[in-house]
Amino acid sequence: MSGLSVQSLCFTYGAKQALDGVSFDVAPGEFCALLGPNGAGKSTLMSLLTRLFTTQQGRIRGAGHDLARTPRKALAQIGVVFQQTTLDLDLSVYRNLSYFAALHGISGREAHDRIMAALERLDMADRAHERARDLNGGHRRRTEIARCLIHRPSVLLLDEPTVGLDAAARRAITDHVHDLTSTEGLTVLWATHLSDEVRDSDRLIVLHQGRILADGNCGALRGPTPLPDYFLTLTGASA
Ligand SMILES: Nc1ncnc2c1ncn2[C@@H]1O[C@H](COP(=O)(O)OP(=O)(O)OP(=O)(O)O)[C@@H](O)[C@H]1O
Repeated sequence: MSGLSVQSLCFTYGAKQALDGVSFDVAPGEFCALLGPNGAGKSTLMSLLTRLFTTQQGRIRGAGHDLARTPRKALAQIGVVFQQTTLDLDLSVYRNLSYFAALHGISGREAHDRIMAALERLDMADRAHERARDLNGGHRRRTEIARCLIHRPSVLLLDEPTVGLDAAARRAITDHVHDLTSTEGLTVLWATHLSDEVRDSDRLIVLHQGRILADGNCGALRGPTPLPDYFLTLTGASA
């Protein structure tokens, strides 16, 4: 299938088991929130999905391509926003995106058109020539999301993309990314430890201590229980 497919993924750091038999599929156009407390294994999973780490056990397919067997094809279909910002703060928004476009072999008019379309998509076109250092945290994040659209991936991976942002910026970014699933059909895996970023209509996967504790429609899973309470009860944490 296209979208994202993870089968029986296990990963250890020495004796520490960070992921223990993780399996799930995200359908094309689906927004899937991967909700887990600190240490759940979210970043480890993201590192495997982006091939920063090599899979020890299990299988990953991105847009139908096996990440271990055909990594270039799989990675060409994947856009990533890492937890830590990876913008060059001394370059303008536009230059950050054009550098990324060049890395993907996209140049000239084609690069310009894609950059402006991506910036417009994130309501960032009027800031194209501002220096990244001069942007607030929310606008830096939007720039990174625009950048990961340049090579036209079908799957977006976002690892706690709202860390350190205020409530309004977090809302703007979650709205933008939800919009990308409904209007562009992008498949999204959104890792977070913040339950208020998850909507009832989202697919929800709860990860804890390297294992999936729940997987399904968020509203159906939580029922009448507020999501923070459902999440805390499931993970055995105290408020
Ligand atoms: N390099 C490492 N060496 C040893 N253990 C590690 C290493 N990196 C992560 N771990 C452990 O693996 C487990 C999963 O960590 P991971 O960073 O993937 O969780 P996370 O859900 O992303 O947490 P956070 O929300 O704090 O970023 C944790 O118990 C963590 O302590």
